Amino acid sequence: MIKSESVSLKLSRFMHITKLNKFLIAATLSYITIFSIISLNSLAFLNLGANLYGLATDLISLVVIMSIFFVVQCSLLARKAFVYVSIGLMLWIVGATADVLDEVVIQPLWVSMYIEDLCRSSGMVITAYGLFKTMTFMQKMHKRLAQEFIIDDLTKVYNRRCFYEYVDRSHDKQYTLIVIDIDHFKSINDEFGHDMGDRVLKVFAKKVNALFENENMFARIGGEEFAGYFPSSQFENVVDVSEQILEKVRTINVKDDRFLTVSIGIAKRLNKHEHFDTVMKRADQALYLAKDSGRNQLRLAP
Ligand SMILES: Nc1nc2c(ncn2[C@@H]2O[C@H](COP(=O)(O)OP(=O)(O)OP(=O)(O)O)[C@@H](O)[C@H]2O)c(=O)[nH]1
Repeated sequence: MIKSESVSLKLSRFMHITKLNKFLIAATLSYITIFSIISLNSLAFLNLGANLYGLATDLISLVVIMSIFFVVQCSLLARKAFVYVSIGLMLWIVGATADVLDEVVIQPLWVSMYIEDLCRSSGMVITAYGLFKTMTFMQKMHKRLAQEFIIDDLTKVYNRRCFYEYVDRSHDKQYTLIVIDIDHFKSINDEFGHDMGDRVLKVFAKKVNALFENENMFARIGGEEFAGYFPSSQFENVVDVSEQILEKVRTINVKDDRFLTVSIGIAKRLNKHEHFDTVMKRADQALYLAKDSGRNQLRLAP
């Protein structure tokens, strides 16, 4: 398959494109050749010396449009955009070919009206519409990729990358981090299957995410590990929210009266020099304390 990350006029690209693209390029070149031969053989010649300037500029236009057409055939465009741009450029090339030849031979009026003017103008409009479609498609793709870059695929909450960047860029000197880990999640997978495990993760993330508001942030940072960020203005709130998380999670029924529980570690940044990784490590240590103390509880890092 042809690489789409660069735009190039290299003729070697022709070897790697689809049959349809090859056919369209060949058909367009054949049209230019056949139309030129017929015109040059059947129509009366003009004084070439007087039209040299017009011939040169029209030829340059034709070569430029043909090159753009070649690049389009070698690129991966969205289907609709490709169809409109290809048809538009082909019509434009038909008009531009007649434009070149009317500097060399005396064309009948219908050729200059229908082939030259009409094809060129409609070709320009259709190409412009195709470009508009291309831009719309690119904007949609950009939005989708930007979302995928920061959102976790399964749970639809923020992902690890987004969380780390958000906290690392925080100007808050004394934020608090919490790390939440689902208890005995492996046994949920083992007893009820991986799909059930996924469903539990989704329900859990949705319920807990609803408890995070304003500048607080909730994210999935690992398989069954989640984290929360609270700015210093929310510090009073952290233990409260963490207790609400414990409560809410206990209402999630995995199956057959088996309810979910989590353990939570909480760490407040000690001073503005403490690095994010260190705060995270302390929250992790508090989490292990909660696990060691029997799970289904929270622990504060010293
Ligand atoms: N269904 C599902 N399982 C996952 C996913 N990511 C990780 N896991 C599983 O999560 C389990 C985590 O297991 P452990 O790290 O042993 O932890 P645990 O069983 O929760 O035990 P404790 O944390 O000690 O309470 C592993 O079995 C992983 O396969 C996921 O996206 N979907």
